[in-house]
Amino acid sequence: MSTSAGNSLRIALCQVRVDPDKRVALANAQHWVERAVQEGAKLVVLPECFNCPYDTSCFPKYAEPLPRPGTTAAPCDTSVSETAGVLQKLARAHGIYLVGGSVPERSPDDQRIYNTSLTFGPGGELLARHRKVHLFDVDVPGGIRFRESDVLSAGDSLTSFALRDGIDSEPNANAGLRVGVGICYDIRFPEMATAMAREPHNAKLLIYPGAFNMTTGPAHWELLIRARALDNQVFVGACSPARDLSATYTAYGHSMIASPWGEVIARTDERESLVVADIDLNRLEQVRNAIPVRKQRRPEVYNTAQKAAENTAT
Ligand SMILES: NC(=O)CC(=O)C(=O)O
Repeated sequence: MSTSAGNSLRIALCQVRVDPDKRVALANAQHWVERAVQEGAKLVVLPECFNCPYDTSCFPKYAEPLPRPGTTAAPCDTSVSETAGVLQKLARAHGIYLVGGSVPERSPDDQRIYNTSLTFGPGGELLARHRKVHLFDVDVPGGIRFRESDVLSAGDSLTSFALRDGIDSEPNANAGLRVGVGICYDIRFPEMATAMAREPHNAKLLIYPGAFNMTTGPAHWELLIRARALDNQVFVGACSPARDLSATYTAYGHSMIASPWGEVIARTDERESLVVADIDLNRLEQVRNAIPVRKQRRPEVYNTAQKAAENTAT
């Protein structure tokens, strides 16, 4: 099965159940990544907090020191980070790009805890590390109250990586395709997605491991995914854990992939499952040519500080 042929790339979101036993959760993630590989996926995604319950009381207990990009052409030290070792082995064994959801990270530098996503490439190289930039601190009356900042620190940079040539020794038609990574609440910040979709990142696919809940999921999950895809004319894939009614935080599920036209091209329900789609970059170019908003922007009008100064002067 040709899966990175022409201008198309097969991606899979693994909507896995998160077991409170980290070893079981890792083994389950492995099982679903292998199923995605059997479906021909070249870029595979896990959800937010796939090795740990999404619960602030668990983050310090589950946190691991994680490697930094540029430091792990060599095998990850599994005695330091079991999770990084599992992700790296999977990416290398199957020659895939693996966006390893997110996991609690304890920084060896300052002992702070972050909500962090690691991406490994087909050779097992660590391509990217994204620390959740916007922490999920909300209080919706009658709905959900959550304060990540009670235990987590926020990241302070954007993250993207580029696909390389030579997956499975086939020439990779998508070499150079840039993929931006955000985590869950990050999707609510349109400026962040737009920054990833513009130079110098120029990402054409945005991936969000995420875990919306039973209040915000039905209200906003699909809307945000489609909006970020449409307003930036990019593909967006958002990968949730499967719903688990016995967990302290109930994830909404409904992982999905939206196209640059703003339509959902693949989705699932709340159960443990895979979402697979072929990302067609010709389609992206068609949409951008048909409705060229990226070229028609008028930032000089939107610059409110400058405008206010001009209006005050006249
Ligand atoms: N869990 C999150 O980070 C975000 C979320 O659930 C929401 O924005 O809603």
